[in-house]
Amino acid sequence: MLRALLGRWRSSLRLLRPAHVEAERAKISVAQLGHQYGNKVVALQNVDLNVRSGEFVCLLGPSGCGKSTLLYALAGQVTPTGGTVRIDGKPIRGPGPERLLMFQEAALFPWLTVRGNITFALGAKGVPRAERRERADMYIRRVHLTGFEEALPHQLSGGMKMRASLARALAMDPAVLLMDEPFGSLDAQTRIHMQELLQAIWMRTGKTVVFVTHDVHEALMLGTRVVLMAPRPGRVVKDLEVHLPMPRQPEDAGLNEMVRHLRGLLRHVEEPERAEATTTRREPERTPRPSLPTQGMPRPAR
Ligand SMILES: Nc1ncnc2c1ncn2[C@@H]1O[C@H](COP(=O)(O)OP(=O)(O)OP(=O)(O)O)[C@@H](O)[C@H]1O
Repeated sequence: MLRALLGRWRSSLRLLRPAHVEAERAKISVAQLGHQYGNKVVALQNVDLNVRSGEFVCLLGPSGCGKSTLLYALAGQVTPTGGTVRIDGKPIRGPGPERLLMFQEAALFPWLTVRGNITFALGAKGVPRAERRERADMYIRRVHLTGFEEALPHQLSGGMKMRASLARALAMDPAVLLMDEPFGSLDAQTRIHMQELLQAIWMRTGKTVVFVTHDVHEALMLGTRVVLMAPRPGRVVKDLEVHLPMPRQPEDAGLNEMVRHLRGLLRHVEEPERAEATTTRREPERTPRPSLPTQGMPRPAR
């Protein structure tokens, strides 16, 4: 009884915790971030975002809303023209080993085998030679590529290349994985398989992930949070916690209800005027509860 009361008291304290304390606890904290490119395009304006350790945050929004610019600022590959980006409280001044950026292209060395690509990266990271092979094979198993250790990239399908690239990224064991539409070039079926695989890996490792996507369904399949962005200037318009239980399946009813709701929000972001006109003509839609109870949501292993 006393323990339950204490627990409730602590969680109400968490609700009262001021924003600056949240920022201190965050793995990544972005404050008042702005970025203007040389051609005067304002890619980001006043972006605030805290990413806690172990979260899977999806950045969602139409083309040109600054998702990639924000991700590259987290990676330290874009130096923002305003505001701050910190990781574990320290300002980000460039790329670092605790953050790994993955792109749509698998970016494997074509002359190295799957295992060779991974052991090469481990070597560059300073992992002793004796450990590299075992570690590479462990991650090859995790992405279900056993039997393809000696295959060259041109002998693999697009999905297999992406799995090899994911194995390499995981073997590097970064604290934060930054992913820029990694499944964007895959066919629909392979994309679903990759989402299921990434979800299973995330549940097992509890990695902090920031994942850029255009695709509402993908964001809700994977994310514990979805951050919706809008263009001109690039900014955050909605920050949504997703409490759907995991593992999620593409056809889950709760997931698809949220997909419909979020697609409506995205339409407003893409074409505010047209979406406004359609909404005023139609009967108001019942807004589904955007978040479901947290029971059944597994805590990632730390
Ligand atoms: N190197 C650059 N130089 C000038 N403008 C740029 C540069 N990179 C991006 N931009 C502009 O900044 C804005 C945000 O681009 P960004 O690529 O971050 O958006 P995005 O949401 O990731 O888009 P997409 O989903 O199409 O990749 C766009 O208007 C884009 O044209």
